[in-house]
Amino acid sequence: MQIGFLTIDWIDILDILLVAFLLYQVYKLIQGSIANKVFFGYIFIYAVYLVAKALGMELLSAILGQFMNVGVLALLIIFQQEIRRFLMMLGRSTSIRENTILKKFYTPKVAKESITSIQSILEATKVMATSHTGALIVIEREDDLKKFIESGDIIDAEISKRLILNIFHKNTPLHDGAIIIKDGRLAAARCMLPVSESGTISPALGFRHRAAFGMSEQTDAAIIVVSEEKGEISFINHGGIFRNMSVNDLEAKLTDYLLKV
Ligand SMILES: Nc1ncnc2c1ncn2[C@@H]1O[C@H](COP(=O)(O)OP(=O)(O)OP(=O)(O)O)[C@@H](O)[C@H]1O
Repeated sequence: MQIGFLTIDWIDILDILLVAFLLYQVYKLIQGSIANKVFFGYIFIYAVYLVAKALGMELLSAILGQFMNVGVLALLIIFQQEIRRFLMMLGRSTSIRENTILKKFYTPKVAKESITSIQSILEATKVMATSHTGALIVIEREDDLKKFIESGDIIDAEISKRLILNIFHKNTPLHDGAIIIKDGRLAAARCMLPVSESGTISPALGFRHRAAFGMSEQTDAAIIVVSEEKGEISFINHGGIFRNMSVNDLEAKLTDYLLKV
C-alpha cells in the first residue's frame, strides 16, 4: 500500500497495532500515578526525536537520541513499582488460580485456617468501629507476606477478640501500623505497609487507607480498615475498596474473598 511517500505493508500495520496495544496497557497500569506525567513527557520527547530524525535535523536528533538511550535506564528506575506490579499481574494471571481447568482441582491453602479466625476479627472490628479506634488488619491469602510481617513485631499467637482490641487500643506500644493474620494466627503487629501513590484515592482518606491500598496493589491480601475519625469500616483488596460496611456485609465479603479460588 502506498500513502504519499510512505510504503506500508501488513507487517507495519501489525507493528503499529501491537505498539498501540502495549502503550494502552502501560497507560492503564500507570493511570492516576505520578509516573503518568513522566510517561507522557517521555512519549513527547520521543515524538520530537522521531520528527527531528525524519527531517534530518542531525544535531537535535543526536542530542535527543542520547537522551533516549539514558532515558531507558531512567525509566526502569522511575517505573520500578509499575514494572513490579505488571510482572506480578502476569505471574498471577498465569497461576493455577486463574486457570479455569486447574482451578477445579485446587483448594486455596489459607482459606480454612483464616475462616476459623474470622469471627474474632469481626467481633473486634465491631467494637473498634463503635469506639472509633483506628485499626488496620491484613489477612494473608496466596501471596507471601513474610517481608511485611518481618517489618513489625512478631507475635505468632492464637487470634482472639481481646488480643486484637488490646493491640489497637490507643496509647499502647503496639497500636501503630498493621496486624497481619497468617494461617489463622496473628503473625505480627506494628507492621509497615507500602503507601500507595495512586492519584485516584479520595483525598478524604489518610495514610491508614493509603497503606491499605498500597498493600492491595502489591499483594492479594484481604485488608480491613477501621477509621479512627469516622468509625467507618472498609474492606480493601486488589479489586478495590468497599466503604462504610456493616459487620454483616464485611463477613460476607471476607468469607467470599478468602474462599475464592
Ligand atoms: N505505611 C503504613 N503502614 C502501616 N500503618 C500505617 C501506615 N501509614 C499510616 N499507618 C497507620 O495509620 C495511622 C494514621 O492514620 P491517618 O489518620 O493518617 O489515616 P486515615 O486513613 O485518615 O484514617 P482515620 O480515618 O483512622 O484517621 C498511623 O497512626 C498508623 O497506625
